[in-house]
Amino acid sequence: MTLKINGLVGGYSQVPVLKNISFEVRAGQVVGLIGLNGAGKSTTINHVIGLLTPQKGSITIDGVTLLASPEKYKSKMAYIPEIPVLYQELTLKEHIELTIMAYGMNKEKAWARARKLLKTFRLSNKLEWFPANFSKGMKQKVMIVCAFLTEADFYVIDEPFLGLDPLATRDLLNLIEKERKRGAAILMSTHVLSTAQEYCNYFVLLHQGKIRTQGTFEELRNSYQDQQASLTDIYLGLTQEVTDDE
Ligand SMILES: Nc1ncnc2c1ncn2[C@@H]1O[C@H](COP(=O)(O)OP(=O)(O)OP(=O)(O)O)[C@@H](O)[C@H]1O
Repeated sequence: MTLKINGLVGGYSQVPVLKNISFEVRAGQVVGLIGLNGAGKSTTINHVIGLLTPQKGSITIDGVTLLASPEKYKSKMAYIPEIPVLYQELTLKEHIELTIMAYGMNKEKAWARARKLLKTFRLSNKLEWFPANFSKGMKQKVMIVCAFLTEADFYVIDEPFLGLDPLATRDLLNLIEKERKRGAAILMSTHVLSTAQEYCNYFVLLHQGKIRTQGTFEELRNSYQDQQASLTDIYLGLTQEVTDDE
């Protein structure tokens, strides 16, 4: 699976938020989308999942655009939004059943996988409950269970750590690593740079709708000319340079 974003100009109105964004996410890669508040991370993700249409440039998954083949484009993808989206009138069990139906999965295999995920995220005894009334972290866990249930080729994860307790954060990171090793591609936006440094193997640093730099951690360190620098140091240094130039 390869996501290719090429020369993307886009946003919510005629005035673009994203200005000529190009990067790729390949099988076996966790790509960290990093940037300050308002840098354009969620806007990029909204374009990737098809909520927004490019004004210029293209987004393809294995060579296919959303417009050319919506089913092919979307069937490869599982998305975890920053703010959990749950159905008021459905129980946790029904959310899982809906996901199984939507992705056309084998029920037995999918439920076996769901049970494991529910156990990992300590939700096994909540199947008959209504997630709309769960705490923020528990709602986030439901989104994680439903997304990872699908064994997607491509995961899009928007700021997943907000509201998760340390146990759930660890379990999610283990899951991401396991899926990456299985060959999935993962695009993840986050402000938790220490975690990103450890778990992502490629970084796209966004600033004011533009890509400030991209590469592996080693490549970022080399171009920053500081072998001891952390991702936070590099990011703050680069955004500071841009702000100073203005
Ligand atoms: N629905 C919207 N309509 C119009 N403009 C929007 C909308 N959502 C975001 N924007 C604008 O797009 C720009 C980028 O916002 P975006 O949400 O992509 O940032 P972000 O990097 O995800 O920030 P954060 O870290 O705060 O989540 C901001 O200037 C924001 O005001």
